[in-house]
Amino acid sequence: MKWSEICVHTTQLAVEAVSNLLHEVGAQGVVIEDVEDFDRMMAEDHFGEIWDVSDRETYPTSGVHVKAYVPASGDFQDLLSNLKKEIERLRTMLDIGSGDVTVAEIDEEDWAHSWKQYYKPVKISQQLTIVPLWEEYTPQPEENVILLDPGMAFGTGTHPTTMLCIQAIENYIREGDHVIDVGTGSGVLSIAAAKLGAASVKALDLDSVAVESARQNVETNGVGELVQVDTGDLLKGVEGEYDLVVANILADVILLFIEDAYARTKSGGRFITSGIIGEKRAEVTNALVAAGFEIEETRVMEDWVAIIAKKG
Ligand SMILES: C[S@@+](CC[C@H](N)C(=O)[O-])C[C@H]1O[C@@H](n2cnc3c(N)ncnc32)[C@H](O)[C@@H]1O
Repeated sequence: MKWSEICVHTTQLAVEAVSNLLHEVGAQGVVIEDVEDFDRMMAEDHFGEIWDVSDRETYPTSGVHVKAYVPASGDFQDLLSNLKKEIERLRTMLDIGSGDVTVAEIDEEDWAHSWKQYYKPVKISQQLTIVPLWEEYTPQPEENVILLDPGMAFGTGTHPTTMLCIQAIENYIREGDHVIDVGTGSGVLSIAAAKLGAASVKALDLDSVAVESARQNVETNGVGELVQVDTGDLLKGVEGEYDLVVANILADVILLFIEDAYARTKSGGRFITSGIIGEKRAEVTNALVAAGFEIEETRVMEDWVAIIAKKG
C-alpha cells in the first residue's frame, strides 16, 4: 500500500495545534522533527546509544517539521486542500511560521519506519524512562520503565509539557496519594503517578481514541489495579478530593477549570498544570491565585511552563 507523507513546516509554538489539525484530517500518527529537541536528547547522556548524529541532517535548520502519514487514496486531494484551509485559519490565531506543506509518497514499510524511528527510549526524570513498546531495552537496576505505544493519542512522554509534568509529579507525589489526571492522552502521566507510589489514579479524557490508548498502556504497564481510565470532560461530574490534580492541557483549557481543580484538591494537596506556553504564564498564574491556590513552583522547558499550585 502507498502512503503519503505530509510535512508541515511550522514554529515550536504551533506544533501541537498543527499536530491536532493533521489528526483531524485523518493522519495515522505524527512525527515531530525539532532540532532543539534533537540536540537536547543528544546532550542527555544517551549520545551514541540511542541517537545517531547523522539523523540531525534530516531535521529542519530552523522551525519544526510536523510529519503525518495518510493512505494515498482517492480523497487525498480533498484532505490536502482541507488541511491547507485549516492551516490558513490557524495563521490568523497563532504564529505558525511559513506553514508550507510538502507531500511525498512512500511505501508502507517506509511509513512504519518513519513513524517510529525518532521515538526511542528516553530517560525523562530521575527515576523514569519511557520505552516504546516495540523497542528492546535493558533498564539499569535503578531505572523505572514506562512502556508506551501512544498510537494516535497525544503522549509519547517526550514532549516538554509532558516531561515537565512527570518531573513535577516525581518531586511532589507521596506514597499512597490519590491522583486525578485530566486529559490523559496515552495515559503517560497516570502510569507515571502509579509507578511513583500513587494508591489510586483516575485518568480522564474527552477523546475516545485517547481513552482506548490509555487503557491499553495502563494494562501493558501492569498498573490496571491502580489506574481507572474513563471518558470525561475536564472535571465535570467528578466528586471527592485528590492529593494531586494533574493536567497537561493548553492554557486556554486550563483556565476553564481552575475553580473545579481547586474544589477537587485536598487541603495541602497540589494542582500540577502544564501545557502553558510562556506568554500565558501570567494569566494562568493570576487565575490560580484568584481561585485560592498558592504558587509553589514554576518550571520552564523551552517555551513551555508548568505551574505547581498548592491548596493551603
Ligand atoms: C496535550 S495532551 C496531554 C496528554 C498527556 N496527559 C501528556 O501529558 O502527554 C492533552 C489531552 O487533553 C485532552 N483534552 C482536551 N480537552 C479536554 C477536555 N475538555 N476534557 C478532557 N480531556 C481533554 C486531549 O484529548 C488530549 O489527550
